Amino acid sequence: MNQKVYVACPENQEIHVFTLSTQGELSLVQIVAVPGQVQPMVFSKNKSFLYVGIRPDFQVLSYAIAPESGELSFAGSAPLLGSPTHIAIDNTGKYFFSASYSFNHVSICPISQEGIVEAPIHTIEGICAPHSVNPISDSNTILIPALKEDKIRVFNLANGTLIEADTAYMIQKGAGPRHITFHNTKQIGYCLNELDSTISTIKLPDENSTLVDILQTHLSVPVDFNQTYWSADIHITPNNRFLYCSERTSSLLTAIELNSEGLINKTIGYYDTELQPRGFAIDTTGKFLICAGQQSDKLSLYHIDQNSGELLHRTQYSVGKGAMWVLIK
Ligand SMILES: O=C1O[C@H](COP(=O)(O)O)[C@@H](O)[C@H](O)[C@H]1O
Repeated sequence: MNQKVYVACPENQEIHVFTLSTQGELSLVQIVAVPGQVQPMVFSKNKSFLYVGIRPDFQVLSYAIAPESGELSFAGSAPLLGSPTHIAIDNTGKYFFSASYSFNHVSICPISQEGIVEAPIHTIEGICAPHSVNPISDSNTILIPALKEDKIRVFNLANGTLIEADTAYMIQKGAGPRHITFHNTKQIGYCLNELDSTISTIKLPDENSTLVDILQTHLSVPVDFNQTYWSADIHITPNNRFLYCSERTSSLLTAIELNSEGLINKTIGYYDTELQPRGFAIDTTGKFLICAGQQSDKLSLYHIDQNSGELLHRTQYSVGKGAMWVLIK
């Protein structure tokens, strides 16, 4: 069956919905007018809802996803206490999180039995520039990169609130930890650091050990990079072989090879992409990568070479203004 692709376009307050064929072709199926600048998006656990954060009237909107067409229909809204920078749901699918970079907090909202996100029940204050919320699979542990603290703070979800652990990942000074992607079978994560464009490979805490450790630090841009580092997004392929990340000043995507232990082996290559690639996504088969240009108002679709991990540019598509978040299901 065709996959569905959702692209948030804040400047014209739209979500563009596409189908993605098995051959890697996008077809526009719907443009949804949103009552605000739509930024972060996340699926519900069973992927029957799309949740989106909007501003300047800070809210989370819940959209039901039509099973066949993937079209969205508005299902509910709830207020948020600050600008939603990144949103996530917990492993049970019962709680929704919103990290607010500018308001230095993370809010926790219940999700109703009908699948609608409700108003916050707790807000964890005093996290300096939290850039994302990252629940570890099969665990109550949640990692929150605090960009201006150069730390990844570790929390445990208990009774709908977040309790901070004793440990945190200390990232090198000035790195600016931002987004994390997780290995799908090993207790390893990869944190992209916005302000020095490195990736920190991190050991995740598990039932055997609460220890947090940084295993590797890898520069994700060329060594002779002489611009301002402004990294944005990072994703892993479903087969755990390749990692991709984006840098906005140079409008670059980087492909990285992982070894069988989940450690970074080498950089495969750098690829010019859409202007200011703030968000991209890899499809569920691991064959395609779709990158949004925040300044180009276009999407670029790449085929991922299954042997080498190289990106082969296939097609460019027009999309709404300020395109910055891409989700595929
Ligand atoms: O990517 C970035 O994100 C932060 C916070 O984003 P916002 O969408 O919540 O405002 C932003 O302030 C920063 O300049 C930018 O690099």
